Amino acid sequence: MTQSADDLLTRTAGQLIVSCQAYPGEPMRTPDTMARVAAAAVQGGAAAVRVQGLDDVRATVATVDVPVIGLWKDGDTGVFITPTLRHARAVGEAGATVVAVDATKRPRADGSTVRDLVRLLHDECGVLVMADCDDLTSAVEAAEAGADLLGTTLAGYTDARPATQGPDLDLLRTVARELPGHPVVAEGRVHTHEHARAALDAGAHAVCVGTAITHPTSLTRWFVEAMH
Ligand SMILES: CC(=O)N[C@H](C=O)[C@@H](O)[C@H](O)[C@H](O)COP(=O)(O)O
Repeated sequence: MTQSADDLLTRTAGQLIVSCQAYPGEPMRTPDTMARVAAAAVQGGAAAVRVQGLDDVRATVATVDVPVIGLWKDGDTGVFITPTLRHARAVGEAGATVVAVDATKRPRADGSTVRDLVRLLHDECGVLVMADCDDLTSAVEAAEAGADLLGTTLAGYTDARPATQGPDLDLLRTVARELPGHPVVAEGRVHTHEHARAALDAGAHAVCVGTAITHPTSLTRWFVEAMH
């Protein structure tokens, strides 16, 4: 789905985005399964979905009628969310409406910058960009580069900030205050209804929930641990 930034922002303002991801070796890690999970989330009211991997992006785009935020995780250390221009182009070509990229200031394997990624995705692929940030500095850089959505996705997953219990509300508040006009999605550790509400109150444009909706292994483990 090709979409203007204005359309995307109108559709997602104050809404829930659901991240549908299964990890290597997990039973639900098939594109068809993730597309069905995404469709179930849309039935429940998700305004957009976020999916990982080229096959999952293709399968989900063919299944749901809401914007698909696509990413390609390559590895699990350092910069691994859509880490290079090659990865970004491939996610765009797979049909994502928005491509999510690591927007931290850590060096990328191909030497590209967030500005290079945004330019490629906007000018060559004609898709929108979500910048997965880890602190205010990376959010400022991504906003200046022209990212359409900022996300707190990587806050607590790099050296920039400690991991909070629940979403990083301080970072959300700071980004919303310092970068008015640059919508920021609360993503990462939104585990309860209260977290989602607090994120909106802190200035989030939208809230993205993954694990607490779409990852049954973690949900089961949370119950099991609470019982022991
Ligand atoms: C740090 C990282 O790799 N985050 C990933 C980004 O796509 C996903 O593994 C998360 O599930 C997603 O951000 C949603 O967050 P949560 O599952 O906490 O609701």
